[in-house]
Amino acid sequence: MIQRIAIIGLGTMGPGMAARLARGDLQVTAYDVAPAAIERARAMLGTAEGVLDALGIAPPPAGVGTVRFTDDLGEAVSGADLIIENVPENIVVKADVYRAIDGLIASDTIVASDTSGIPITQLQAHISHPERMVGMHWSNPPHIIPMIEVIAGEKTAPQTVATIRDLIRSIGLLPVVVKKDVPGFVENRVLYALLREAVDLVERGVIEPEDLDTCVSWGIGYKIAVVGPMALLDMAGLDIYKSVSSFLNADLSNRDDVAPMVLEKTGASKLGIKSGEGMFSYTPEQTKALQADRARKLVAVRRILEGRE
Ligand SMILES: NC(=O)C1=CN([C@@H]2O[C@H](COP(=O)(O)OP(=O)(O)OC[C@H]3O[C@@H](n4cnc5c(N)ncnc54)[C@H](O)[C@@H]3O)[C@@H](O)[C@H]2O)C=CC1
Ligand SMILES: Cc1ncc(C=O)c(C(=O)O)c1O
Repeated sequence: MIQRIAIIGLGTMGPGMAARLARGDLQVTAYDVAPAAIERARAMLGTAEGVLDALGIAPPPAGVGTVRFTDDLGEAVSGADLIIENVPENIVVKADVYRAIDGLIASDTIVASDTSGIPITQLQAHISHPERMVGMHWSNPPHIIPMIEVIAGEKTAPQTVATIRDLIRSIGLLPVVVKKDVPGFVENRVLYALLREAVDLVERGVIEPEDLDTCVSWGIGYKIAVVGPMALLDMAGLDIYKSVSSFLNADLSNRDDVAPMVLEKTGASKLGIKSGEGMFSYTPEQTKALQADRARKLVAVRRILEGRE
């Protein structure tokens, strides 16, 4: 049974994840190699807890668990039943973490990666007892989005998958077990198909970035939150999909490298909200207001989708 969890890496994903797991009466230790990231995460915890309150996620009868921050890796993983690795999407960085914890943890401690899409089979080549490694892919913001993908690599034991699926379920979240260890799993394969086309349309001057967002959010996003893609095919009619896809599929972007617009912006350190500029520009005040507004709307939509309003 999982009771103690260590989160390694406290950037965009770590703090919300820590808050959500603690709300499930789990004891969380949170570690980052960068002291500044630990301080930022500590500050973000209270905000995430406020959002969880607004979502109406009541603590279990036993109460809310703890989140303890540490700058000592050994202390972070000591006695953990589960480690969630949350460091940058780079197999070298992730493998370094697995090597660093390998001698510090028991052979049956489960090691989960929040990788966005590196196959688990590749990751588990860098840890002893690969049967206890599993993909546990959260979606951003992790304290608000309830779905978590669970992915087995070639060497993952079925019991490891079952333990993580049951843990997710036990704290009121929605596990989806992905049946094959394909790059990007399912959520990001679908998202990146959409993003490839969206970036291509903006890059080719078909539409302005703001209008692209209006078109997708109101035309597709709002609807797809209620009617998933498979159900949407039935709502539209498979005959319509057959006719449109017979001429449209061949015209969609099939770019197999990173779009020049993205390379140009990342090369100029325009990374989005985290650097103040990306596709759009953000002052610190705008960022704060935007994040609060998005959290408020996501909470309201989720309550309605769950039939609680
Ligand atoms: N940003 C997103 O929307 C999502 C990201 N992910 C995945 O989650 C993982 C983390 O992503 P983010 O939080 O966005 O990254 P991030 O870049 O915001 O944060 C990564 C953190 O890891 C820390 N770190 C780097 N090396 C470390 C080490 N050796 N030991 C401990 N900490 C270390 C960094 O100091 C940083 O605070 C990635 O694999 C990413 O693909 C998954 C779902 C959504
Ligand atoms: C652009 C992008 N890439 C990866 C992920 C998750 O792995 C997300 C997300 O969760 O929102 C994303 O937006």
